[in-house]
Amino acid sequence: MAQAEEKREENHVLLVAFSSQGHINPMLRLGKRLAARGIHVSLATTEIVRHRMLKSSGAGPADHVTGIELLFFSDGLSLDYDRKTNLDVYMDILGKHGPSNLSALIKEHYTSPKKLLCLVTNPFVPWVSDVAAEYNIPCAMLWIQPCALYAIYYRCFNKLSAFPTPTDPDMVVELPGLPSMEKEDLPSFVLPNNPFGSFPKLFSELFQGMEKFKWVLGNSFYELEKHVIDSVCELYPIRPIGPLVPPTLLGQDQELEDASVDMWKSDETCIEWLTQQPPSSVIYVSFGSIVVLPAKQMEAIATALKNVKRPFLWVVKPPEFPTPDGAGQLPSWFLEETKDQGQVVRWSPQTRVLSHPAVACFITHCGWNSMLETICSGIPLIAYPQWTDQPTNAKLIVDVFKIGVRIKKEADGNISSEVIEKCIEEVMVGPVAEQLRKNAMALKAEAQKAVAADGSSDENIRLFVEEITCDSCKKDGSPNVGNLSHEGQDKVSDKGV
Ligand SMILES: O=c1ccn([C@@H]2O[C@H](COP(=O)(O)OP(=O)(O)O)[C@@H](O)[C@H]2O)c(=O)[nH]1
Ligand SMILES: O=C(O)c1ccc(O[C@@H]2O[C@H](CO)[C@@H](O)[C@H](O)[C@H]2O)cc1
Repeated sequence: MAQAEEKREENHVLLVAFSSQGHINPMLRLGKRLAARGIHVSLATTEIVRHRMLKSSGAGPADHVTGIELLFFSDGLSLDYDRKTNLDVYMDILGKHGPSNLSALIKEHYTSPKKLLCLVTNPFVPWVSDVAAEYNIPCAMLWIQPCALYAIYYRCFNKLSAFPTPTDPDMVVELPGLPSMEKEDLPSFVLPNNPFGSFPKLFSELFQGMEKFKWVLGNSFYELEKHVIDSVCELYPIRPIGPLVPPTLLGQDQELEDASVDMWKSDETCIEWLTQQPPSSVIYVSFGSIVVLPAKQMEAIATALKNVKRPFLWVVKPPEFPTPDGAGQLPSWFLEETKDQGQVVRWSPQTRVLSHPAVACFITHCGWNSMLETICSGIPLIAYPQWTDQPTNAKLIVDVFKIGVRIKKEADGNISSEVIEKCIEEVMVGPVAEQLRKNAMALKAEAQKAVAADGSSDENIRLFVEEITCDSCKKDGSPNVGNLSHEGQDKVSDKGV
């Protein structure tokens, strides 16, 4: 065996991620925390990521990110296939081809795969646990949404609680550790009108077969979600190890390099523009990497931004596959009429934007990465959720974390510019704004504590590393060591948080 291969197999963990930026980056940051404790880490994802990275950088894609080796396998589709529009087909083909292609990658790169300490996967590629079993490697899952979503899906897909049905679509859901949830607060994948059949299927298989995962780690922190985290302890525990955001947002050493990839090129000019704006004055607007808003909703946001007459920075990411109905595009009048008021970019350096002193609040689709980045920046949010976990994340923002307000839709599903204007004013000035800012700053401090040495998340990482490297655990081929997670959780709870 070549020396390099020997090294790769020594104390090595392989992370496997779905192709989205918001799924890969938390995995890489977990990898970095494992590496800091002496583990060698690689991350495998699909070829489309290499293709996007290549387009974004203009140079060859990196084969390492701060010491983490990147490996790629095919998802079974050509690079120019429209995965977004055909999400069900994509998930289906990925589920069929992913396992054998990942298995071949492992065979190619690891002469003795059994020596791998662990495979870590995330929820959209749950079949990784079957590949792990094929090689007799323990498997962990990094849950990349709030622990609340983990609890909701676990109960829903194991039929432990009542959820809306076609005959009772408006029922209110009551779950331990969570506020009462109406249909607009629930993840879209549990609703009877969810158009993406692949996700309920994927989550049913995942949540009914959780024993395939020896550990479930969560990109959250105990202090943020303690009630719901405690509520799943008896079901299938989740250990929060986050927030997995850049070190600069966590008050950590400014020299520490972030482990992340960029699939789109950031427009850095917006940072210079922000620097010219007064402190806490700018409304930042972004809907993440996937959401494309209908033309009517773009118009409502544009009108509201113009009317409030405050500086704004709006990320308008051109749709990968544009449609003639104008979805995702700015109204024709907007740039000219607001040229002295704000900036529009195609993709921003978001974490630098959120922590910039000029930024006052964030109008967001409530993707979990965006929410964690905002929490760590200590600013309030205006929630405008669209699908998947986002409606529940919005509910958490308003009713549990109490760091923002929500743009309510009209009965026809549209939003009015007046409602957006009202939300903006509410988070910018007055007693509500003041309280939201206070709450946001307090959560920021809690997040920093959780990841600092001996904080709750740091302790959970330490336990995870101890367990994947301990010889008796390695020999224990039994599925899920649930009580280890309980122990981990108890230690955290004992801190009296
Ligand atoms: O202009 C942008 C918009 C988003 N992001 C990053 O893209 C990720 C989006 O993940 P999220 O979970 O919020 O939403 P998704 O895009 O997966 O829906 C976050 O880390 C953002 O910081 C960015 O860098 N620039
Ligand atoms: O590529 C896709 O089709 C895709 C990418 C990302 C998706 O989920 C996003 O993940 C975030 C972290 O789990 C989540 O918080 C966000 O709301 C989602 O948009 C889904 C599909």
